[in-house]
Amino acid sequence: MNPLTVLKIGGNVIDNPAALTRFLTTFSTLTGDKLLVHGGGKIATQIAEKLGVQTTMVDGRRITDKPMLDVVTMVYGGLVNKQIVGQLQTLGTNAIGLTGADAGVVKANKRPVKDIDYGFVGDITEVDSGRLLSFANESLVPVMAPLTVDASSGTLLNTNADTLAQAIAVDLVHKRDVTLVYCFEKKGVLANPDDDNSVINQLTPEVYAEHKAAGSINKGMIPKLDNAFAALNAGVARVIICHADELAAALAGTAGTSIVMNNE
Ligand SMILES: Nc1ncnc2c1ncn2[C@@H]1O[C@H](COP(=O)(O)OP(=O)(O)O)[C@@H](O)[C@H]1O
Ligand SMILES: CC(=O)N[C@@H](CCC(=O)OP(=O)(O)O)C(=O)O
Repeated sequence: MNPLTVLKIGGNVIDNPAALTRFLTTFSTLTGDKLLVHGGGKIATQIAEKLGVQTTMVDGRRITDKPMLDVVTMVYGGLVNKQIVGQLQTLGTNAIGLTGADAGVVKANKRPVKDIDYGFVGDITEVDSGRLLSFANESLVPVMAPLTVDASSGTLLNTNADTLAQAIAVDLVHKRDVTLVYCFEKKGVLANPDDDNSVINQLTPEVYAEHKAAGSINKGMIPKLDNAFAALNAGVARVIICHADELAAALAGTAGTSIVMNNE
């Protein structure tokens, strides 16, 4: 099967214009079919504050009431997505910016209210990876904002970008040899979150469980790793977590953390 790389870039890098440009410059040099999913949670929080909309996060997920849905639609679907697409165009990559609603590529259901009402947060039900590949076949590089659509009502929904990248990668596994890369502002999954050089080269489920129990893997890294292992279990060939500045080295196997089922 032909290879395809799904990359996700996180909010702390997007919030740093120089770091984002460095990442997009490397991204644009990657050969083969590729797709970029972006976050932008940090910018959404900043702009919400300017607009007087309060941010509440529960387990790393944003409570998205109607005013917040308007903010994230503007920030993810507009500001962040179009700035990335614009930069990629100047770097020689013919990018096309999409939300899940565009060409109906990612559909979701509004998360049911149990203990917590997340509001307009979407749980993905369907990815049209065939359509995403049709863009690749036209030499277009999809750049996905973390917004999905409720197919029955047409309402946009807010979906975590790590989860979106995982769901797209998983839907592609029967068509492509898929690599999933989570890029962020640390050198990988760290054994000691205060020591930037304590990168775990290969992370197994056992080592993950130990670090989680000890508290050395915490906060946003927990949903990221749950997504990473879910992707691997569903047939994604390779899952990597790395610094946005070390993308090329991580793909060559000399930087970052490889998520594995057993130590190789
Ligand atoms: N063991 C760990 N190694 C690296 N990062 C960790 C670890 N434990 C917790 N983190 C935190 O996880 C964060 C990444 O998750 P998140 O904020 O969701 O990333 P993103 O910006 O990619 O969406 C890092 O900024 C870091 O603060
Ligand atoms: C439902 C939910 O939490 N959605 C996320 C989507 C953005 C995101 O995931 O951005 P980062 O990757 O930069 O964290 C949010 O609004 O924060």
